Amino acid sequence: MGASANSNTKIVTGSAGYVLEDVPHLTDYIPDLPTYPNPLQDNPAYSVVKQYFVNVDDTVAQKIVVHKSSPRGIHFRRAGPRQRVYFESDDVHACIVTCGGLCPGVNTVIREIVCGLYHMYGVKKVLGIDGGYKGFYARNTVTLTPKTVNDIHKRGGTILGTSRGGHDTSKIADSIQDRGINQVYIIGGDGTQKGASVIFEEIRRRGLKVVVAGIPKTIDNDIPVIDKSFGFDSAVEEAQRAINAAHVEAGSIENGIGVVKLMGRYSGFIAMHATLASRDVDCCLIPESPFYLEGEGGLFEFIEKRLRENGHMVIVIAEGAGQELLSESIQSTDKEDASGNKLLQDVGLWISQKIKDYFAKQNKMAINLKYIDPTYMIRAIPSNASDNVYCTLLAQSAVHGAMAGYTGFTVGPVNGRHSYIPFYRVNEKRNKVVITDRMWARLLSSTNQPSFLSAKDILEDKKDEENCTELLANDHSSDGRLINKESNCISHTAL
Ligand SMILES: Nc1ncnc2c1ncn2[C@@H]1O[C@H](COP(=O)(O)OP(=O)(O)OP(=O)(O)O)[C@@H](O)[C@H]1O
Ligand SMILES: O=P(O)(O)OC[C@H]1O[C@](O)(CO)[C@@H](O)[C@@H]1O
Ligand SMILES: [Mg+2]
Repeated sequence: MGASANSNTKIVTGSAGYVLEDVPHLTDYIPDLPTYPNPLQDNPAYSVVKQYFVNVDDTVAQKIVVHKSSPRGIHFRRAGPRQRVYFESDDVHACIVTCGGLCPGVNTVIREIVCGLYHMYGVKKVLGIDGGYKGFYARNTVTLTPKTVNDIHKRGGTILGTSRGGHDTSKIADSIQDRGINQVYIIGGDGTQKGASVIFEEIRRRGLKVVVAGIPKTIDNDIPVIDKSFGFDSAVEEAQRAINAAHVEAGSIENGIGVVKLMGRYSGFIAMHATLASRDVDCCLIPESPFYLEGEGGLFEFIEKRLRENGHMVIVIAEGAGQELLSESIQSTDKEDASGNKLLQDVGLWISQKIKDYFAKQNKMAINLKYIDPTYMIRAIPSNASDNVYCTLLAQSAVHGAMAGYTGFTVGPVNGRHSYIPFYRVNEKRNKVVITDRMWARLLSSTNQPSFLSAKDILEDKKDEENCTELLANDHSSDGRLINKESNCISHTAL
């Protein structure tokens, strides 16, 4: 197992520092493939649309805030239907697989891939792979039709089942080849996209006319480059219910403290956005912002102050926050799940106990703490209306890209425009909350919690940020791959 670096990056440069980081195409390794007119041109729903087909040269800028003299920077190929396609409808044999943890909207993406293939391109053969990557070689498949997927967007989870681990590249490629599959749609998070990249490399090595398209799924919103991942809004909305409950509980009793644990293994986006949306949260703790408990400027001091001022408070904590503190006080187990992700200790339980112990020992005030853990509840729901629309665009963009012969790509919005992004771009790092960014400052000014940063920390973080902002300058590495220094520090002010 292990994602290999994409060896054949396609970089196109233009004047004024324009750079296109293109995605692979079937014709890169299978020359002289025939093309066909896009069946959409005869579709009554689309024939009235002025300029329905995307211009072949359309690209989307990664950086939209630019200065007079700055280079134009990296661009990605714009997603959407092309005038010519590389598959005849009757020849397409597509499959869909879902991997990793659940996320609101997975069923909507499945539905819209199936319906998009059927209704836009007249494709009738779509298979569902049961139970994630291992399903390719260890399970039966399910036939998917618009009828069988008609209502699935109203349900949480994934009708195909999912799993962690079990990525055996050659067995998966054998299964694709043996079944005669020629379009593979892979829905999943960072691990899944790495797996998709390796499958694509193997398919290309075998010279198969098979397209591999990734649809990024992660409730943690930790996939880089794209504006935001689907299901994130739904999860943040659902988290409000838990925060409301914590607030009601805490507010109804003397010195009430509500602690809510939310998902976010390495990235605290759900906690940050749920806090900002709610305005009932007094303190939000995320993995990117280390905190400490005791002494001046510490969490205990803040809790005490808030209880004296308001009589109650709500703390939101992301599951990956404070893990370093936890491993100091509880023996770390270093256990991993089947995909190799570290299994985290329950920080919500731990911090609740620590707070209780502190107030009991100090004998300062009697507190009433209620711990709410809605982690799985926020990701097991169906997607909300706006996520449903977003999922539809993602699915349709993936289908258009596959029909047009693009492969080895992840689809997603970049500055609001759906784009085809090469796998290596989404696999090279993880999207994180930048705590010296304006969004985190907004949160701090809304909660008035301590930043837990020393002056030295702030200086160091600012320096990192400055390095990042210089960056409109892009370099090429010795292997010809473009390095965008800026993308080492993705921030999500735009979110
Ligand atoms: N580096 C890798 N190379 C190949 N396959 C991988 C790699 N990392 C993970 N996978 C496979 O991808 C699948 C999903 O990975 P993982 O369980 O980490 O979830 P994920 O896609 O990151 O989703 P999430 O983190 O949002 O739950 C698993 O089947 C795993 O074996
Ligand atoms: O318990 P599971 O299914 O492995 O999933 C838990 C993990 O999944 C995630 O939601 C990512 O999908 C993380 O936030 C969380 O740690
Ligand atoms: Mg992951």
